[in-house]
Amino acid sequence: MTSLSGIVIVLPLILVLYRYVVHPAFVSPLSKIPNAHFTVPILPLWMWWKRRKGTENRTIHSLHQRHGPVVRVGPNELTVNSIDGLRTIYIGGFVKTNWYRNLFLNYGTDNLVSMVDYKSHSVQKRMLTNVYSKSYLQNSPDLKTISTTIVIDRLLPVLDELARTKKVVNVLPLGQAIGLDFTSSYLFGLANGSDFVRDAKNWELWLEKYEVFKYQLPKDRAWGEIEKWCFARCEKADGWEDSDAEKLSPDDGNANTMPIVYRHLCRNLEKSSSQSPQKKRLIVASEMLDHLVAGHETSGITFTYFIWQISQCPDLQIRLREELLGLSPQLLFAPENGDKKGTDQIPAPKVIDSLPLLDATLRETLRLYAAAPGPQPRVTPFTPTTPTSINGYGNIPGGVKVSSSAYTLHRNPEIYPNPTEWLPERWLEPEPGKIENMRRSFWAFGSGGRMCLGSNFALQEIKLVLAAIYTNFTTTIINDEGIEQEDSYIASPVGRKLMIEFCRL
Ligand code: HEM
Repeated sequence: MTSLSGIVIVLPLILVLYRYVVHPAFVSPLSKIPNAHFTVPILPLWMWWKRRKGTENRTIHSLHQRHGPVVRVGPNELTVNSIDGLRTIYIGGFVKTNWYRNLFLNYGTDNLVSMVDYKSHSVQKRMLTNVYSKSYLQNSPDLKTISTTIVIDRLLPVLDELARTKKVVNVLPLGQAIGLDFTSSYLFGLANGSDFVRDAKNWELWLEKYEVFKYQLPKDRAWGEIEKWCFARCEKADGWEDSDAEKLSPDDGNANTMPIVYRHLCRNLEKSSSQSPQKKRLIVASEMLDHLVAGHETSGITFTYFIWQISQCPDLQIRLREELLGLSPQLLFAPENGDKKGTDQIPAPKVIDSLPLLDATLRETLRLYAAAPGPQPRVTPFTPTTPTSINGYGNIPGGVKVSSSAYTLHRNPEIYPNPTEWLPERWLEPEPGKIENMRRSFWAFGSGGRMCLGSNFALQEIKLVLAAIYTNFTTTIINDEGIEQEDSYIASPVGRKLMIEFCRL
């Protein structure tokens, strides 16, 4: 009797010990992978603590420097940073973790960023890919009108006024306003989009609300001010009739454009989805808000670090201007030509896109200051016949969390020599045989089926804006206190500011 009750107590203990200590630490295929810390095979606390302290990106980077391309950071979690890893995980289409759904759901409804399920995601992404493709964006008359209005009619006069009055400006919120004005106008039509570039006061109020929204859980922010703001714009865009297209006259100074993305998604949902009309409205609204959120902060961060770096290199500003003056038409701002309206004031996006120095400086900014530098988590699939293998570590079971991060990929010294230095030249004159791997490791927009939907849109917008700025102005840093980047998923400057003086050329 005594020995039987002994067995009843000891056997489960042995099984628990084997399941939670011996197997993960010594038997599992993951036990062959270097550990971040001696506790990680049995406890997830070590990495959890780094995340809580806000040092996740830097910790992961130093782990890879010490242990190589694959490191175990929890009983069931790996960090992977290599071209092989990107191919396997992201091109291989491993699904997202629930982390995305827990953070990015809008109106209690899924969108492209939050979706975990592979099939629903690819159906919805296909509905939008066309209007975000490079060729569509480069040839869209609507986007041309939007670009001319925002850059020529709004931004350049604002900057000119700042330059004339020698007023210093914080370029982070200004860059975010540019991002939101561009994105909202493309989603909902110019008349329904925001005009925060010219309305700094209301922009400040919007950003205050957004700072709250950003840290709330989806259930707490549902139908709060930001969600209502976006929904109101959806309702306005709903009023768009096809016959309105005939009334578009970009040359009369009151340009409007079609609600391109809104209309496109509504139509595609009408054709292919059996959901109720109310549900479809929520799907569209959730998707629109997703683009607004994804587009404005990232663009603002990119503008800020570009301006910060190039402001420290007056020679580079001169070289960039020389390149920009070769554009036709030139983006020269001439307030005396205030009556000159129309979309013939900006060069073709394709031509701006092919400027080598502008491209190299922007790419280098996105490398060293990726706006979304943190881990992008995915889960290994349950495929017993072909278990996952990454960088020589085989038999990785299904259900393991695996992530890569731009922060680390972009700091690999074998691929980007002197990785912590901002060197646009590396893209212009790459070391022989290096450019392929530099491009493959460039991960500012992710890769594979979940790659950024708006990457072409963002690049087209940012290049045009920078071209317009550096054709007409030089920039000087007045105060860059707190410019170091946060250690977070979307990483703004810690001090949330970069104070710049614009000077007319
Ligand atoms: C500099 C600007 C931008 C940067 C650095 C950026 C970066 C990223 C990154 C890294 C991802 C991948 C996340 C992952 O793998 O899980 C992503 C996804 C996404 N981005 Fe962007 N983004 C930018 C601008 C935009 C803009 C302007 C839009 C829309 C207008 C946009 C819409 C999206 C969407 C919808 C996704 C989710 C795609 C999917 O899961 O299929 N982004 N972005």
